Amino acid sequence: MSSLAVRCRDLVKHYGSVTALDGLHLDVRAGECFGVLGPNGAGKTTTMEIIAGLLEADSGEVVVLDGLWRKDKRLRAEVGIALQETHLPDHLTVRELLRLFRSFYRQGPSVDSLIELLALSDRQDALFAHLSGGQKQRVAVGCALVGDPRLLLLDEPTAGLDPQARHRIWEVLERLRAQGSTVLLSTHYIDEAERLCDRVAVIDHGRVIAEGTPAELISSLGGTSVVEFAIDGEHDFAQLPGVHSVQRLDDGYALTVTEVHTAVEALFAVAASAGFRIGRLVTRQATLEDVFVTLTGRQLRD
Ligand SMILES: Nc1ncnc2c1ncn2[C@@H]1O[C@H](COP(=O)(O)OP(=O)(O)OP(=O)(O)O)[C@@H](O)[C@H]1O
Repeated sequence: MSSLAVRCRDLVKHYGSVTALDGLHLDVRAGECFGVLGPNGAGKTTTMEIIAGLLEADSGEVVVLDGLWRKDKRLRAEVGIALQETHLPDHLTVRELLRLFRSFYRQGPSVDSLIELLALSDRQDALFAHLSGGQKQRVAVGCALVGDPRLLLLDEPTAGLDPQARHRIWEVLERLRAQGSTVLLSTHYIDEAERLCDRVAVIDHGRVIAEGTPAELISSLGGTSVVEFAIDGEHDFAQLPGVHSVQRLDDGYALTVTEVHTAVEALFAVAASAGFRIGRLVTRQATLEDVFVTLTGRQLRD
């Protein structure tokens, strides 16, 4: 097997007049957790469904685990898939569901070990209908793992979940990552991509606009800190020492800077000489959100 688990080239997909994918390239290496990060409508689900073999691209090439979907049906047993919404029989318990799905495969983890991995021991005898959204999503991930897949595809695995439920899913994914599993997940959560993914492709309007490790993407901003402040009116802050980029906010600006103290000192000096007042001021670490805003001029999350 090559070191690539997924290779997509020039994927194009239209839905009527809507261009969902516009020449998308993606390389997922074996053993990594790769994130497709983008805002609503960027083309994440379309990408995942094409890679999962559930949807056909208008043009372009997809190679999964060295095979071509249409030519090698055996590949389907080697890929575990959990899409955004999983409809499972409501009247089966967690254990029964996992046992049923596990019975479709010759090899794979035991139901007990899956229940343990998913941290569902105390809910194993509960009906699927009686689970919380986060517990249902963990069962869906478990059903994707029953055949011990060489590639796990997860489309927005924590969309719509509360923070605690998201963290439970993250714990499962961190354990899979530690085992060296190959995971491709889509998300519109910055913190999810930063925390879980070895590498990330930032997509917008059906194209990859940046790719790299979260640290590489953030350092591509030039500075790794952000100074945000409120002021009245417009001013030019691009020339302040150590400022790499300037974002306009509703009530002020966000400056990406190398050294917070140098930038803040210079900012107050400019304010004093130009006679404007600085309101709310916060400093923070730069995130993938800043990368997205710098590249597109828009927020990742509307
Ligand atoms: N079945 C469909 N028919 C028509 N348009 C579609 C269909 N599925 C997706 N689209 C459109 O294609 C574009 C990409 O959609 P897609 O669902 O792939 O994006 P996404 O990044 O997964 O968004 P979200 O985060 O909201 O799920 C969007 O403009 C969407 O409205």
